[in-house]
Amino acid sequence: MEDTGRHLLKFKGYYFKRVGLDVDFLENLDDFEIRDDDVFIITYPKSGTIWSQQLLSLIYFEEHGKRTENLETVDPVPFLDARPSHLFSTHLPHYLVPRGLKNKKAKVIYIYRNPKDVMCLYFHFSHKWAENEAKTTIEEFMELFLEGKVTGSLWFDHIKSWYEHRSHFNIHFMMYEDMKKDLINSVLKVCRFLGKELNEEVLDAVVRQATFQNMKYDPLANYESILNSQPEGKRKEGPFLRKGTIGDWKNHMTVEQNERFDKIFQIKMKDFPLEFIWDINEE
Ligand SMILES: Nc1ncnc2c1ncn2[C@@H]1O[C@H](COP(=O)(O)O)[C@@H](OP(=O)(O)O)[C@H]1O
Ligand SMILES: CCc1ccc(OS(=O)(=O)O)cc1
Repeated sequence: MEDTGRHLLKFKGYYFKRVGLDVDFLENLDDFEIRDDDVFIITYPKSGTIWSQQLLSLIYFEEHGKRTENLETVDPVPFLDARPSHLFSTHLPHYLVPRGLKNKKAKVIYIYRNPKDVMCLYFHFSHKWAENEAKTTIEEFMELFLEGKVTGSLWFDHIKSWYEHRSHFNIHFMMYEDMKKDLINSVLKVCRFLGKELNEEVLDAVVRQATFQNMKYDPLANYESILNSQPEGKRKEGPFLRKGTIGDWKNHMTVEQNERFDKIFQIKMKDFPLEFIWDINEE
């Protein structure tokens, strides 16, 4: 366990956020019992975690849509910790997840998003939540991001190693931008993967309740209580869900930063077969 400053801890080569980290739990994670009906959402931070948690909750629990209980969106699909249910989400790299996931019966859904948007919204989030490494400028944050000195470590390693080890898992890859462009189709694909059949009415309700407009104004989908509980002065105003668009990086990165990013991307992602959507107008 390497101490890497105020907000991060490095464990087995991977950066975790320090706050709330249970090192004993991590030490024993490999043995965590996996059941056949378990479903894991895997994301690199800022790639659509809360959105997929919302979708999974709506697909599995009708009550979540009705909001008869005052549950936060993350509650039915909690970050991997204890076992309250069979749905989990985590940012872990493939080599740290419980080995039972390799039984290929439990299901893994990997959500990814173009890394320029990930980087820019990570920068914004770092100012919204005080437990992050925050930097004043995108330029400075880009250094951290490209060195992988953030929770989640290096984006390139995360997606590449999950993809390269896909044959070890029962895994479905889903792109944030595809969800944005055609949510119904993405939900249908996920349901097929999960072996869930939703009738038309339920499908419509799931999609309606997972839209950005619906979630943005829902305090329970915005970590409002956590964000509001931060000490005065630490909090940048605004909901957790910010813009939810594709290509916002163009409003943040300079031409030089973009060129530098592209060069690194081309080297790191050479021969990587998954495509990315960088702009809302791309097909
Ligand atoms: N229903 C939805 N539709 C589109 N984007 C959504 C969404 N729910 C969450 N997101 C976006 O996912 C990002 C957060 O990712 P994560 O949950 O992995 O931290 C935020 O991006 P923005 O900052 O671009 O708004 C948030 O708006
Ligand atoms: C504000 C609460 C919150 C939500 C998600 C977090 O994790 S991560 O940035 O996705 O790693 C941290 C804090």
